[in-house]
Amino acid sequence: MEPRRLAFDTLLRLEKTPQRLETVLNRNLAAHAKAQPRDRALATNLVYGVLRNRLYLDHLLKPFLRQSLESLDLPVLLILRLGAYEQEFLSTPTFASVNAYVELAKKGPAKKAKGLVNACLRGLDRGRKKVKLPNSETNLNQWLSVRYSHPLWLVNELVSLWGEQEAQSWCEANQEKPAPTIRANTLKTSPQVLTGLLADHAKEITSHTLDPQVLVLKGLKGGVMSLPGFDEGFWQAQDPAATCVTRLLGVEPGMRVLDLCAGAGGKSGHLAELMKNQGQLVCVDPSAGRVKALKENLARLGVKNARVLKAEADKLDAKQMLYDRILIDAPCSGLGVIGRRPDLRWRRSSQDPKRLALLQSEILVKAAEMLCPGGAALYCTCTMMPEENKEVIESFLQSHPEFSLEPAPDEYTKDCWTKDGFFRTMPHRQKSDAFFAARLRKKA
Ligand SMILES: C[S@@+](CC[C@H](N)C(=O)[O-])C[C@H]1O[C@@H](n2cnc3c(N)ncnc32)[C@H](O)[C@@H]1O
Repeated sequence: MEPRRLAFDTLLRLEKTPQRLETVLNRNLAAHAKAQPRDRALATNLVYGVLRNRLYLDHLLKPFLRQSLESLDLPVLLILRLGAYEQEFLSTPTFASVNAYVELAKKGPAKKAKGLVNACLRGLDRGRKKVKLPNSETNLNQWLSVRYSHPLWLVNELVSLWGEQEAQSWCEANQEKPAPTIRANTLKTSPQVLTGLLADHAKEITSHTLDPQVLVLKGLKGGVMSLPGFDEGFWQAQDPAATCVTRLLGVEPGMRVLDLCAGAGGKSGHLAELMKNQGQLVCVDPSAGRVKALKENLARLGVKNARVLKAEADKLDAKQMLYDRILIDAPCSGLGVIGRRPDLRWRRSSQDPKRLALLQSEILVKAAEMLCPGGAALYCTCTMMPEENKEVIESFLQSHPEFSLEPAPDEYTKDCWTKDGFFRTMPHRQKSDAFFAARLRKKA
């Protein structure tokens, strides 16, 4: 299939399903297994590029439309965004890309709008230099929002949280395509052996500063999932901030450990590794799809000490067993991973953090009941929103005086702890996802 059509189909499908971008794109690519690697790469670039620059592209397109952007049919809008992205960011000659998008419109999804697509994209080509961004002197937030394609409500939050400079650096970092990172699974291999195995597949492989077990892969020759060693369980695709929070929980072989929001098991596999497959690891998640993926992942990674429960953490019977360590990787707005998952910035609203905080607090309260005296819990999210982080912890500590915050800086994370005792990473500082974590100790 033509790469632009593949990109268009993926973007259209994404608008109609809550599924993750990665899942939808991979499914579409798999359905066109015969597509050339070059075409697959272009389709992937187009999808991520459009999502990462959506607001900026809309701003470029507006002056060349007679009607408002909002009144366009979705297929037409998607074709225009793709065309604008290709003109602005890729080296395809404009006449060729405009023709390609007019053809795409003609072949079905936007047949009646082929004239509009043609006029708008050609207008953009001729008039691009006249399009001005909002004035950064008089309205910095609006400028940041359009320049870095972040929703205005999010920019307003960031600026009020950290000030203009930090907010700008944060938005800027989200526009860079992050290098893929993988965790070497020491139940089966070592970072050194894995580096050797992958040497021919990347231009450069280095250890991440947050975690020597995490390899940063630059100049990959194909997609991460086509690297050798995945089926054998030698590695797990994972962000270094995610491996940090698991490590900071401080599990040891022989402990009873609960992973309350285990998802597909990114952190569960790491926990089992740190426990050297000894002791009991219980992994809980309510999603049938994730529980299936979790079981497959644990088997692939060679985990032998885990039990998987499909359940909601907040509804568990706390009397069943007490645990030495509990990881609460809470369901969250995910706004700290919008560099890697650019679709999320368009799928979230300013109401989400407050709404999610209720569930996060309930899960944390349940975890508190299931932790043994003297035990430690680690609450974490991949967002920077205070409602889901600091405020959840502060209100928990107020109602649970038997708990205290216990920061645990190690040699790799010593710069990641805030004055008030929280772990925090930022994409422009640590070159990682933005994670938040609070380590909590229960009185013995
Ligand atoms: C941040 S993700 C977990 C990611 C996972 N720990 C990993 O490292 O791959 C949050 C998870 O919480 C799960 N979840 C949602 N509601 C929940 C609940 N009431 N109890 C437990 N888990 C829940 C979601 O299904 C999702 O998998």
